[in-house]
Amino acid sequence: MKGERLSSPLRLRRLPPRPISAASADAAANADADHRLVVSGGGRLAGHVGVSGSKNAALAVLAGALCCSSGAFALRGVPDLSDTRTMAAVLRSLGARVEEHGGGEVVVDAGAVTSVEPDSEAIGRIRAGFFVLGPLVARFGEAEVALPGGCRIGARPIDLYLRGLAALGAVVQLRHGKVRVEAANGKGLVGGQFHLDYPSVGATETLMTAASLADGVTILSNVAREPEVADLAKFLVTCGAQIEGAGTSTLVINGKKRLHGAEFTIIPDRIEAGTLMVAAAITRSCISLSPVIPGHLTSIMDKLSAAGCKIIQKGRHILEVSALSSPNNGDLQGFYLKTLPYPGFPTDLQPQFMALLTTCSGLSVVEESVFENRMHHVKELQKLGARIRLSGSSAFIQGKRHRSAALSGCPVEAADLRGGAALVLAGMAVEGVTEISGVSHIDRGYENFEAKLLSLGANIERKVEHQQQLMTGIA
Ligand SMILES: CC(=O)N[C@H]1[C@@H](OP(=O)(O)OP(=O)(O)OC[C@H]2O[C@@H](n3ccc(=O)[nH]c3=O)[C@H](O)[C@@H]2O)O[C@H](CO)[C@@H](O)[C@@H]1O
Ligand SMILES: C=C(OP(=O)(O)O)C(=O)O
Repeated sequence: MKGERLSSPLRLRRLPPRPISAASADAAANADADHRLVVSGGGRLAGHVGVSGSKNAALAVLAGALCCSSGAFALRGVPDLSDTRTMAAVLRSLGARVEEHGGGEVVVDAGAVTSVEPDSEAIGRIRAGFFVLGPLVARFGEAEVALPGGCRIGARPIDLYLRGLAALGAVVQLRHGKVRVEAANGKGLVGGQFHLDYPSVGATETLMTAASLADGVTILSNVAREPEVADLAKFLVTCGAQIEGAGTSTLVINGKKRLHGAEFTIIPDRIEAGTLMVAAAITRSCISLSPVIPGHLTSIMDKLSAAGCKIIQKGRHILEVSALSSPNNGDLQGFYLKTLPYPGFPTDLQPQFMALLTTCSGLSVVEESVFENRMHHVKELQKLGARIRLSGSSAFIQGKRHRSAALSGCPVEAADLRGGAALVLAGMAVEGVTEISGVSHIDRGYENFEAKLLSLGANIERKVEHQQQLMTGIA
């Protein structure tokens, strides 16, 4: 086998998975607890807020770190989220060393990997766990990975991952709910060509890492152009990979025999930044935020500006968002929004923008084109008094004036991560108290969410029911 050998007899796909770490056990316990966010709406926000490192870039880089067979290295800007802790558990279950040093620094040593079969329970909790398939099969010539979890926002198939790996010389089998992939030549993956029918983020990331260790040149076309994909490419190049075309729709990858680890800083989270920008808009406030990469936020700034918000770049990585007064008859105007792959409007901000549109004047239309079932928040926004008509993947929103008496707080339930964030934002805009359950979804992707909103002046508390305890800010 050309692929790196796991030290015999520890070809661990036959060994039981390693136990999940204490940290991830805590995270699991946390997820089981009944956390609620209690938001008292109607107030304004002010001040400056910090943006964490990108969840989706961090998850892809943590998976990509499995390509690196030499020594320990530090990743910076890794947000402390239940998803990143779960990904750390996935890596540990393979034998990698992962140390969370605080302040966003995570030290990874994937040199000691002893298994090609990650813990299935951890894989099933997040979408990005499946991304380890690429590095594992490329490095060891085989891998067996359970089907992934993540937000329930559509069927989320994995056909592109599997067809792409087959184009690199892998044989793929699906059995007992797991995907087993082996290099057909019994050695390792070989360079090849693959056209993605749809520019899938995860499939692009998985195939890019696999191709980085394949024998020869790989050309991937119609790939995802998301900044998180480009960040993963930047990380792999720092580790010795040869990748051209990151950020464009074609990647040309010249595979290397080995990659070495390297220090790397994750980009700021454009989805968290967008969520905080909506927080300013929906409460008709003025806030600033940093660090951001303004170029990643173009479609978001365009929509907020069209609504009547004023956005000023105050420094290279600082934005100020103001909705204190609007040129459009004094209030924000509704608009048409369609989610698309980058550089189009991100699906991960669709629910938050829908919450905003319920407070804007006029009729707005939101078309979700990326995922076929990402409208769970509509029913909950309707409970708050929003007038939304759903037709397939399109929502027609009859806007209301901000602080209209018709929008009022009540208990609502988050069914997924961004839908949950949308309910928090809506709760900040409506009169009265909104109690949001299903908070474990929000904790998957927002670092210190309520602490950040509190620091801006929001009235928000975390209630942990079964501990009979009311906590404010971060738990
Ligand atoms: C961990 C992570 O990075 N998650 C992000 C990633 O998810 P994820 O990588 O899962 O999203 P994809 O880009 O793959 O999905 C987009 C569309 O492609 C389809 N598809 C995907 C793969 C496949 O093999 N076949 C197929 O048909 C999906 O069903 C979906 O309709 O990108 C999404 C789109 O920006 C974001 O919402 C998620 O936050
Ligand atoms: C859909 C999301 O995440 P995941 O792909 O991890 O489910 C998200 O971040 O909004």
